[in-house]
Amino acid sequence: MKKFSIVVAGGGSTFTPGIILMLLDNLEKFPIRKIIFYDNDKERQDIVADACEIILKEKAPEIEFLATTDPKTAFTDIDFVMAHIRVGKYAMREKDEKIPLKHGVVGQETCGPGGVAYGMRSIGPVIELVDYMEKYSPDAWMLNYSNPAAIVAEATRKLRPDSKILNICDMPIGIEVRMAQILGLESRKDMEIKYFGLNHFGWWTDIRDKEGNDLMPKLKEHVKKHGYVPDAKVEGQHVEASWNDTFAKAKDVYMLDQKTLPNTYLKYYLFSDEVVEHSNPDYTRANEVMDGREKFIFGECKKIKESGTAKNTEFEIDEHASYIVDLARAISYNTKERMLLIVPNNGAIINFDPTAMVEIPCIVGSQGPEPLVVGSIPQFQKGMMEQQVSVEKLVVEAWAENSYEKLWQAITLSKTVPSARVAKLILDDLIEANKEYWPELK
Ligand SMILES: NC(=O)c1ccc[n+]([C@@H]2O[C@H](COP(=O)([O-])OP(=O)(O)OC[C@H]3O[C@@H](n4cnc5c(N)ncnc54)[C@H](O)[C@@H]3O)[C@@H](O)[C@H]2O)c1
Ligand SMILES: O=P(O)(O)OC[C@H]1O[C@H](O[C@H]2[C@H](O)[C@@H](O)[C@@H](O)O[C@@H]2CO)[C@H](O)[C@@H](O)[C@@H]1O
Ligand SMILES: [Mn+2]
Repeated sequence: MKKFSIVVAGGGSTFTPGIILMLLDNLEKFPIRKIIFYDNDKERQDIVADACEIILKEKAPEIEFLATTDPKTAFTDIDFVMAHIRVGKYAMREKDEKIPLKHGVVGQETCGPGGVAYGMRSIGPVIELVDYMEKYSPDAWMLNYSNPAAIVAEATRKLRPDSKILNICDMPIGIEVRMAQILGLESRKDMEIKYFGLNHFGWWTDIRDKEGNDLMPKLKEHVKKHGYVPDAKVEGQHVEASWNDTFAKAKDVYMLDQKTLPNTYLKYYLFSDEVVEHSNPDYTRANEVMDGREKFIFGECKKIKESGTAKNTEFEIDEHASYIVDLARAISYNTKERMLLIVPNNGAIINFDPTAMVEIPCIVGSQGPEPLVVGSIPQFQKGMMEQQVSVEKLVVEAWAENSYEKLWQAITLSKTVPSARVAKLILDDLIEANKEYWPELK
């Protein structure tokens, strides 16, 4: 059986140790011969790499491992690039969140002006990863979950249309885990779902069990009262108060369209005023993550290195990241698994821009994804998506053309922003903060 060689781009990510443990837990399903970490911050990556090297030696010594900042070394002899870079790291995420809030606008990593700013930083470096892959391992596939995935996906569609890159998000998976728990099912895979939208901007239209029984009525009853907060505590990462509020808020988002079930991220567009009211402009999600997940991951990595063993580690297998293995297996073994991916619409949603990158169910095999037909979508969702997809397309155009005007239009069009005047104030602050990362706008 073939064993695969993978490069983790963004080796210094807080998600890397959990993903490595997940890969090790799935070796029977997806055998690995080599893991390479690639990052442009050697110091940060080395801390994670030193710990992961010990984990690998203890659990799978046969796997070759190395960490590098050299693209040629990283991308040569690779089957899969697993990409999760955060351009500008948490220091820039903090600015993405705080600058809009200073102007009374939602401050969020991937939504509104913060997402636009992050997108402008991410386009170039993600394209660079694609180019390294194509230069050094032209047969490889990139599984990308670097954010903001909607803008990154539009950029790769437009600028690298023939590249073998699959963009995927774990938010629907996280919500489906909760849905399964609400329904008393063992696994989210016991459900067959229909969903459409843009990344971090979508709706479930149908959820059934394997016998074809409609599970939507029971789910809606629950969501109407509790959002996506199940009766019993959910195992896993995101039970922090701010995430719990987001899962609970889905009940209000749901009331606006009771035919569908919403992605949690819609709260930032539909309840922007409340989100701003409840935000602390001096302490945002970036601060929570820096004080929480980042401190924990790096502290734990250092402990492993100092003690020379990972036997007592508190790291847990990132179970829900196993969608990455499902995707790699679908490509490698032509499994034809049905998965939600961010793909060119191409007529799947009949009454929507064929060039839009949409998040819809696809059958994934060795040729890549085959999107399933969605049909026509209702006016409410169509209107929202047309506005949002225009934001995403204008960001990519602004980046490619160095256009101040297009970026101003993009921010103005975001449903989170009240006027062109406020959009300009935010844009000018973002330009100043992102000098190191954005192309110069004219
Ligand atoms: N799609 C999803 O559903 C999903 C889920 C979770 C996380 N994410 C994304 O995964 C990424 C990592 O998140 P994190 O919180 O662990 O961030 P992090 O800052 O801990 O890690 C990101 C790493 O990327 C590196 N990096 C930045 N620019 C780079 C470049 N040009 N080349 C190589 N490496 C580079 C950084 O040095 C850092 O080590 C983010 O983009 C995040 O939004 C996506
Ligand atoms: O604020 P963060 O950095 O904790 O999370 C932002 C990311 O949120 C989503 O991913 C979640 C996922 O939905 C949740 O269930 C859990 O397992 O962790 C994931 C990562 O934090 C979202 O899909 C990502 O795009 C965001 O980066
Ligand atoms: Mn996501």
